[in-house]
Amino acid sequence: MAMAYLAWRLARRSCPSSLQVTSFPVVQLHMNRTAMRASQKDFENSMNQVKLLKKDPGNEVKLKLYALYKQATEGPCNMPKPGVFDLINKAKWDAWNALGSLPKEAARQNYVDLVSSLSPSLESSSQVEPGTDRKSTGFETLVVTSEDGITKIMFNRPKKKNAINTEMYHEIMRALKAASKDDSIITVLTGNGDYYSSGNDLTNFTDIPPGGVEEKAKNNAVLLREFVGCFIDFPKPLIAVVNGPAVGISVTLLGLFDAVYASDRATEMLIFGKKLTAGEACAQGLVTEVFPDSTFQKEVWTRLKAFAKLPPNALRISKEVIRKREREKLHAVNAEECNVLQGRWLSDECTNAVVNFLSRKSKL
Ligand SMILES: CCCCCCCCCC/C=C/CC(=O)SCCNC(=O)CCNC(=O)[C@H](O)C(C)(C)COP(=O)(O)OP(=O)(O)OC[C@H]1O[C@@H](n2cnc3c(N)ncnc32)[C@H](O)[C@@H]1OP(=O)(O)O
Repeated sequence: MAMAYLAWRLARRSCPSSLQVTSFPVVQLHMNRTAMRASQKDFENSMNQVKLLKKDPGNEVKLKLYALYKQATEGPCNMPKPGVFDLINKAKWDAWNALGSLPKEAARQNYVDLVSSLSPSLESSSQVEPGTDRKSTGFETLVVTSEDGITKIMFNRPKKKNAINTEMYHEIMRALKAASKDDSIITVLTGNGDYYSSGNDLTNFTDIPPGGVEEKAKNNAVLLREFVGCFIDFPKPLIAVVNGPAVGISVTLLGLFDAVYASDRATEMLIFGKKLTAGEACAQGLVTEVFPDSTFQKEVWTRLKAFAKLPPNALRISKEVIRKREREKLHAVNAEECNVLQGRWLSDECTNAVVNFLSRKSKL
């Protein structure tokens, strides 16, 4: 582990020091390309590109890069062989020595070719938001991606203001369970489009099963308890990137996140029928920090990427220590709330509110 890290650090210095030991397929492949000769400028550009590599290309490639760099700048290896216990320097020496009498120009060309073959790992540093790398399939209402140590769960019903329908409740639970076990360091929830989420999809209340409304309310209460329970028990740092207005359950859930970053466009955090600006929600402790909408995504994702480089075990353990003290209480409150809600869903007040919304007689 330490060796891999050291090799990587070395690789990211002046030229990636790589080592390759005996075989050198990439080098051999390009040795035949006599027509092409990389200039000193190409070589320097490639060295700079290596420093921008987003992903560790692996020890074998790093050793190759190291060997080619040394060969291109110093010529054949004439250093004394390091001792058998000096593992890293011996691996590097072996890689360099394996190049034999390869001319400097050929080594320079092979270095440039090797770096260019790594181009999928090279990304513009201005791209701060995790992209579609390792996109999870099988979700209808979410886009789930994992990159840079961050699993991003994005509500993806923008035309419905990311209202949470029954399918989305189930998919969020599934995505959280997967994220808790994947190799990401932090997990982020956010919304696609202009809303973070308009809360529970009010059409959830309209589909009445044969067992009638009582059975529907009971089933919903069981599911809601399980849904909120997933947030209470989530083991890694959980962060909400509130990209726009948030309503109803999407607001009340925020209390279970470890950090909540809101755009100052999130001006309609509706709780108890009252609109709260993101700034007011921050003053009340519901939001961690508010950012100007124009720089929101850039600033927040830069920060999250830095968080994702923190030691994962320390993060998990810190969260566990904090959450442990309150977990039982949170589950008890959740159970009680779901019981109360089960009754409220059968009330005339609830029916009227849903009917009013669906018939567009009133809007919040
Ligand atoms: C685990 C399984 C559990 C099952 C279910 C359990 C139930 C749990 C409930 C827990 C408690 C929840 C509290 C809540 O969250 S209650 C819901 C609170 N939210 C609302 O009341 C918001 C209602 N929406 C609005 O007021 C407005 O739409 C808006 C968000 C202010 C936006 O207004 P705007 O004029 O900009 O846009 P439109 O109204 O035209 O909306 C565009 C389309 O989106 C549809 N939409 C928006 N929000 C919802 C919603 N919450 N439910 C259903 N549909 C929604 C809207 O109808 C438009 O659709 P259309 O284009 O097809 O007409």
